[in-house]
Amino acid sequence: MSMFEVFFVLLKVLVALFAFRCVWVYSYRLLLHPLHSYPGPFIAKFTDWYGAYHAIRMRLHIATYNDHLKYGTVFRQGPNKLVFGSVLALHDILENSRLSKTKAYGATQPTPEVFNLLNVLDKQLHRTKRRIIGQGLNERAMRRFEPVMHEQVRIFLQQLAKASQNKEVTDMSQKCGWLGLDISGEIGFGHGFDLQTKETNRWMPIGIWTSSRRLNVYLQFPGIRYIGWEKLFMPIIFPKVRRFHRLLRDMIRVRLEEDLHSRPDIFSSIHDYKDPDTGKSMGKEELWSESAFLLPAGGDTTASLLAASFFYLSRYPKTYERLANEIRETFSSAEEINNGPTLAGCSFLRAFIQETLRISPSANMTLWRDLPADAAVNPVVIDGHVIPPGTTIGVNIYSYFPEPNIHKPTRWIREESNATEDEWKTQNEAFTPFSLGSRNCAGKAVVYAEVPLVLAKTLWHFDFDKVDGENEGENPTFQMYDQITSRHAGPLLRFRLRSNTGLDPVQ
Ligand code: HEM
Repeated sequence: MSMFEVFFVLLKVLVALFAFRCVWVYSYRLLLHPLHSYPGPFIAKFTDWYGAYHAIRMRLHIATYNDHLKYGTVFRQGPNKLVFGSVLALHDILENSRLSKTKAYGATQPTPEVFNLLNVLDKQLHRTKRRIIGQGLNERAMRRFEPVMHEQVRIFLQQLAKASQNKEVTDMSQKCGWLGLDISGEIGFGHGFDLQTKETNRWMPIGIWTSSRRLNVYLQFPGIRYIGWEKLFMPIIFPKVRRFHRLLRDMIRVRLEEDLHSRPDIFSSIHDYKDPDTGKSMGKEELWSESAFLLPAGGDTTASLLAASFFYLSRYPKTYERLANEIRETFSSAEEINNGPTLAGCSFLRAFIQETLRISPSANMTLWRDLPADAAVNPVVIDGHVIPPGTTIGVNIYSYFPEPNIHKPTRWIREESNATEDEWKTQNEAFTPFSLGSRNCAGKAVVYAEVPLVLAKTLWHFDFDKVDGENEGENPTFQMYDQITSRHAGPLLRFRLRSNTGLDPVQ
């Protein structure tokens, strides 16, 4: 036999072995796997490509919602994955201390030894990180950040005033995105990125969005990351992601050269941290990784909530009128609108924000959890289902709501909602946009410091109308595209400065 013939025979054997393995694995997944009797999309029984494909299209949350309608409250979304969609499951999964975030989060680590608060799996390390970073994000910290937040909001309003004077149309996704990242930069690193005022860094949102989208795909199918294709193609496919990563490295270098305690930012608290066992501080890679997570976690999410809020205000005239009246009757000047009991007491504003978070949540993804090592002897039960060891379970936050596609803030006002006691209890248990349990959102105080302030001040100074969305139908919804955080567009609005509100467009 010639060398060529030997090679050909070997190739045939390899192909036959591979085909045999595929038939064996796929038949097992279809017929014998412990999850085989659960319903679900046919392709998802064989491969995690189902989730990855929809994540690439940023529509996994929509596919999941539709699959729940088709297959019921629990279905198989990958060979080893079950998704639940009930209120009971929300609590059974997210508040269950025996479960941990899925190992798939490891695919979002920059290098194997470096963890950030999103992807750390070790419970002790998570508690430590959460304590350090949490200090910089709690309500007390927000009081320290109030002046910088006010300054960024002032710039935001000033620009709306200019747009109103020039009768320009404003894209609120873009505008709120710049505001969100500038505030996030201030809280994280002690200075914003000047996105609101300068062109220089305006490529950043795309860099961040692409980075989040890519990580979301890896979360659904970690194997894609581990084949190592990025090393080859990253510079070509993701130039703005690389640019964003470089910008973070530069920011960290510059911040390390400054007096660390000159600003009360999160960076200084993270940097001061020393491991109680080893006495070591966080290395540059770890600082980089925390920053790469915190900037989008802080900036993108609040921006999505703000853009969605402007959408619903511009589409639901009664809601607009009631919220505008509440703000304009509660306060007697723009200066009075500050974070404090009066703003917190604006009950319709609170209900409006809650309803916006319900219908268009800023983080849409299924939160995947792995079972504990002893699941075979001490089974995990979710909403009455005994979960086979080795299963990854997730829960979708669109679990329960009557008339889910109508934006109705009054459903959150007890006297005005028509809910019975039981329905009221269930809807409150179903409202989990910030997740639950030990891995719930660490940034709620930031959201409730920033979003009510921006909405109240904007409604104090302006009236506005939509200029897009001609054929949206009776109850339009603001479309979010899932990429761990959310991508979105618009609404396009035209602002009118109200008279004597104390804002000068030519300042
Ligand atoms: C409307 C705004 C926001 C929403 C809806 C939201 C939602 C969430 C959700 C669902 C999680 C859980 C993610 C997971 O389990 O993988 C999370 C985690 C987290 N969020 Fe937020 N978030 C928002 C704003 C913020 C802000 C402004 C910050 C501040 C920087 C922040 C910081 C964090 C952190 C640090 C975690 C990780 C917590 C942990 O694992 O201990 N978030 N958020």
